[in-house]
Amino acid sequence: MILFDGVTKTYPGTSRPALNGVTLEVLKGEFVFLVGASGSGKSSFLRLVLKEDRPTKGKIFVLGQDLGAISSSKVPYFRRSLGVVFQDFRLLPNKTVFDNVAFSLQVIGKSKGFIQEAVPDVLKMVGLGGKQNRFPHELSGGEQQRVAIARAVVNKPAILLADEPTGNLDPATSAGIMTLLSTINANGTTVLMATHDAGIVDKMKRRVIELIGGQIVRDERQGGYQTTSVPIQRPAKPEPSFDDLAAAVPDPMPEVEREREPEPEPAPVAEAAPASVPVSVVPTTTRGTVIPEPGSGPPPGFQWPTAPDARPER
Ligand SMILES: Nc1ncnc2c1ncn2[C@@H]1O[C@H](COP(=O)(O)OP(=O)(O)OP(=O)(O)O)[C@@H](O)[C@H]1O
Repeated sequence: MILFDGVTKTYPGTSRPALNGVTLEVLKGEFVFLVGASGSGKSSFLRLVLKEDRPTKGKIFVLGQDLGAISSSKVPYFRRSLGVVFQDFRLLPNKTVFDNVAFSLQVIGKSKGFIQEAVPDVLKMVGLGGKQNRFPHELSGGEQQRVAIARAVVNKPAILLADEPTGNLDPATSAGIMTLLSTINANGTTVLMATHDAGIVDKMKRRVIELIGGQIVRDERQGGYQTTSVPIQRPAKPEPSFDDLAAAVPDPMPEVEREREPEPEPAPVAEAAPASVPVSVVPTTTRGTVIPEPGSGPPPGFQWPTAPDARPER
């Protein structure tokens, strides 16, 4: 459905790429969260899917089409298969709710009859059945986002791209928007959503792709928001159980001798996981502690922490 093959995007006048060697595939019907700190490349990724920008290196395929092979005159037609929602709604302030949604059908040449049927249907679906004659300023933020979603999906796109769609909304309103996006996804639309909202990501338990500095550092099924990148570099020290402690000291020693025990060698700090590490196979706890898969051995770059003095000094 969406395929990035070794994609790098470096903006003119910048030396550091916004996206760096990104390879990934999003399958039909998936709901994918794109997470990462500000500037990590999420919006750049979405812009590339939309063909608003072109990659500096690598290839992008969307709905089976090589975006590099689509001429500029065919781009509007290509975008009919995509819906887009933004944090700031981007409604036309002088048009009613109905007209905002209808406009997106008018520009692609849909008939009046089609519009008269489709718009009320989609407004009902997003929960705005009775508000089609209101103007955007007469709506709450959550309602404005529902209009924006209605506009994005009225033409039944195969893919919905959402760039921080809950960024301006309170938690309860955000939850309503996420329910709506889940319904749209359940009806067959693939959803790709960039977000900073940890609560939503943790609750939804969908695929999570995490970017750091333009590179994918995590691709996890049913993931949480919590980053694994720091634990991969410096895993948290597991809490020893009473039995572990007892087993580590088979013969109780006198207090004096125990104090003279040599300090264990400090463990070398593991390198950051290279971009090619299939971090999707590194499961994490909700606190981000990396746990190797049972029987699979530790992932590349993983170091079991051994030295108490590997902890940061206070
Ligand atoms: N048009 C542009 N020209 C130059 N640099 C850009 C441009 N757009 C983005 N960048 C740079 O590319 C990097 C990635 O930006 P991007 O907007 O993709 O990040 P993001 O993860 O979406 O951030 P946020 O969460 O704040 O929206 C940043 O360093 C940013 O400054």
